[in-house]
Amino acid sequence: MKTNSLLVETRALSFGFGPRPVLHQLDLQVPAGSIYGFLGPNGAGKSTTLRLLLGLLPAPAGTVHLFGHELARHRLAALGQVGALIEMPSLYDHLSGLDNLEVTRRLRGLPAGRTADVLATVGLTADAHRPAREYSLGMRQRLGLALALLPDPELLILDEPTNGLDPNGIIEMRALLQTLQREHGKTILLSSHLISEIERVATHVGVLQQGRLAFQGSVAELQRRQQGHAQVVIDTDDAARCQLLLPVDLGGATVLGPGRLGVPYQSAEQMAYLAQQLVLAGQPVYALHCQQPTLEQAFLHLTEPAVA
Ligand SMILES: Nc1ncnc2c1ncn2[C@@H]1O[C@H](COP(=O)(O)OP(=O)(O)OP(=O)(O)O)[C@@H](O)[C@H]1O
Repeated sequence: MKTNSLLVETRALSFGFGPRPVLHQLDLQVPAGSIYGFLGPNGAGKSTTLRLLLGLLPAPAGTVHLFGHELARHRLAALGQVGALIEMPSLYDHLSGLDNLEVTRRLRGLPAGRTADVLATVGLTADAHRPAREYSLGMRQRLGLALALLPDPELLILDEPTNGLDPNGIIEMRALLQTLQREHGKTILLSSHLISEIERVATHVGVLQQGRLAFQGSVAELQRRQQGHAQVVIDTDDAARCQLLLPVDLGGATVLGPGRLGVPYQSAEQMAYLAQQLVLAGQPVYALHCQQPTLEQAFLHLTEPAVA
């Protein structure tokens, strides 16, 4: 497979529940080998999109291609290499983790060795013989992932896989996703409403805002896009006083704390001029640096409701 090929590609994908539009003209592009973080606030339409990709909702407007196959016309070919975890996995609580997997493996006619393989992959070998009802939420999610991995799909589609997990469970899931991408060569499309969960694992990001793609690209591109929002942070004695002293053409200063002032970054010369002006006015400058917005700020900026 070409390294730059797209495993998921939608064109002008639009969808509504009844008369209510939910998704507008989405052009999603998930590159092979990526961990694509599909981000958006609650209700933005992430789950709806993922369901459409799996053919679980009535046919939408626009097209969905998976592995180059159009879903509406070649459903089996399109979905043949896709594993998914969309809601809480439906498990047989009275059966062990191993037997839960065995039921599905036999139904699908998969080789006997797959069960042990996927149990090892998701780190459940030691708990394989315990009934699923004794599993923690994190273990249930990992067992759900093991079920999705049984046929060894190339692409995993996961809807909020860390939802409801405790911090340990989140760390384990994050590590597992990275292992699946790096060591098993999987491409992973996962949704989340939390940038903090995505930023450590994702290589690519799509940001959905009220059913529209507000951004799509690599994580590095998202950060670059936000450089216009960098600010100069100045540590001084009396930030409120300094705010009044600074010439307005330096950009509106904001008081970040009693001794900390923020000014929208313009240039290196502006930074030098800021320091000079404060010192000339008799104010101490203990530190002055340019602060790039965090990915979290970038995400919040993209998902702020538009001001009418
Ligand atoms: N079966 C349905 N019938 C009618 N409206 C629905 C249905 N499912 C979802 N919606 C609506 O579609 C919109 C998008 O929902 P969706 O679940 O896709 O959002 P989301 O981004 O996944 O958010 P969340 O993280 O809260 O699940 C919401 O306004 C939701 O109320």
